[in-house]
Amino acid sequence: MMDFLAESYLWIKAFHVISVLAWMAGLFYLPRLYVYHVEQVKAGSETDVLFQTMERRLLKAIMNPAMISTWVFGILLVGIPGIVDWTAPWSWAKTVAVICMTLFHMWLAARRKDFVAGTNTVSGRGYRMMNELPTLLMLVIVISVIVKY
Ligand code: HEM
Repeated sequence: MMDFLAESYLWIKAFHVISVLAWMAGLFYLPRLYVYHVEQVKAGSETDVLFQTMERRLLKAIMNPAMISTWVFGILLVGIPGIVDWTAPWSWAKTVAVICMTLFHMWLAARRKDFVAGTNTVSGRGYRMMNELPTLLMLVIVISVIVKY
């Protein structure tokens, strides 16, 4: 099993990065949709229903599967001997940032349910600010895995 994983290292890494791209696209776009949803859309209108549909499909059809496959391929990479040096700070920086990214995903999923229930309390400005978080986390993660300080 270990031999198979080690031989497939580059393939696993390729699918890890492909999954990351799909996940990140959603993490950048969903809070943008929320900004327009809060600022431009009247609750109960046809546009409200349209936004809810776009948000549900983005989360369920793209972001959830992409997050799961990022984790699955990432954990497979961690399982290959010699790939992650747990004595180096970069591996811990990436781990913490990836956990924060996952919590951010869950926070967005919970806010989607608020829109469906008509109980959203976060302002457009709040969503704009939260929109910066995945960018900051991405900087930490990519610099960690590439520079490996
Ligand atoms: C979700 C949990 C994740 C785990 C367990 C994980 C784990 C890993 C591991 C072990 C590697 C191999 C490092 C190496 O080959 O030296 C890797 C590569 C990589 N990861 Fe992740 N990762 C995760 C999420 C992410 C996220 C969210 C991003 C980007 C925002 C990301 C970006 C990358 C990149 C760009 C590489 C390739 C680095 C290179 O080839 O030099 N990963 N990941």
